[in-house]
Amino acid sequence: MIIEVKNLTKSYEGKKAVDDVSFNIEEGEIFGIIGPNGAGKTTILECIEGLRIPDSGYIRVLNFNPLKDRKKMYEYIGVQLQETTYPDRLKVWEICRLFSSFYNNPVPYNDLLRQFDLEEKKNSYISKLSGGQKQKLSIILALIPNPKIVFLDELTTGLDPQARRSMWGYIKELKEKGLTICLTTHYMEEAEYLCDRVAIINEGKIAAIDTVDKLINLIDSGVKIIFTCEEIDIKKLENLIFIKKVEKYNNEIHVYCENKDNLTDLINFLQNEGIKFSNLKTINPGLEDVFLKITGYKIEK
Ligand SMILES: Nc1ncnc2c1ncn2[C@@H]1O[C@H](COP(=O)(O)OP(=O)(O)OP(=O)(O)O)[C@@H](O)[C@H]1O
Repeated sequence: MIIEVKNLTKSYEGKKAVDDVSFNIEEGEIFGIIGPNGAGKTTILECIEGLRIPDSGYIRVLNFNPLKDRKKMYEYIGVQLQETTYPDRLKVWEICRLFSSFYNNPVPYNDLLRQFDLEEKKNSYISKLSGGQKQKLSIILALIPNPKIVFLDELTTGLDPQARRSMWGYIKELKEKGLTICLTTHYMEEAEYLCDRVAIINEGKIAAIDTVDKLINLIDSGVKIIFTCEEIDIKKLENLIFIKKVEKYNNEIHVYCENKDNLTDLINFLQNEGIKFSNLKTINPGLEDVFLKITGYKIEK
């Protein structure tokens, strides 16, 4: 394992923000710390990064103690903080050069600007960058030390869906290059797409930890099938043994079934009854459902 966290606890003004959290991160994986705002994600991450002092617990990053060996550890890790303000009067290449000067063997920043398609903004003032471009810059700066591990805190918050997806592509590329990535997010679809394993944090505690697939299988919430249809007797549908629940929104019918094999059962039923339907699609449960099941409430977007 490349990161080890045991019994991490941290309080602010007597209130526990992180409560007895333990997990390991393996080399080469994308590990997600996920949960709603205020769950304790940033506190966990920043204790690992040696930026906050835990009340108790044991943390090792590449066998370094983040508090005692911080200087050495920072030769091997890259950190992107949730809120970073850069001097507006600096140009992109100037801040890249500044960051490069902190390290013995920095990655040539021009390579990183190219890798993140930010080369054309090299001479722009940071203040002129879009939100997505600023986030790209923050990850580039985190990669300058040529780290083995990179920490990303809510990297895509505030980005529009397109910029967010494009950022996902860059993060996957980093994994392919062999980096270990530890990220926090409150976007469940982001965690589903990117993470090999996730820890769901709720009120400072780990509510669940596993691969995304295993967590989804665990909740066994069945499959939702949606179709449109002009005329249908909802009662008949509700009486079918494999159907758990039916909802009707104008012409759109939402059917909750036991499992994905019930799709064939449903289609057979509709055809036998001569019911005309269209736009049929199935929706598999995701991390959002896992979160709802485990914590009892929906995560706010
Ligand atoms: N420096 C601090 N002083 C006092 N309370 C704090 C401090 N930092 C965090 N907290 C509190 O600790 C709890 C956990 O905060 P934290 O920032 O770790 O959560 P988070 O899951 O990262 O949330 P977000 O996604 O909103 O950043 C929150 O209730 C927060 O208000």
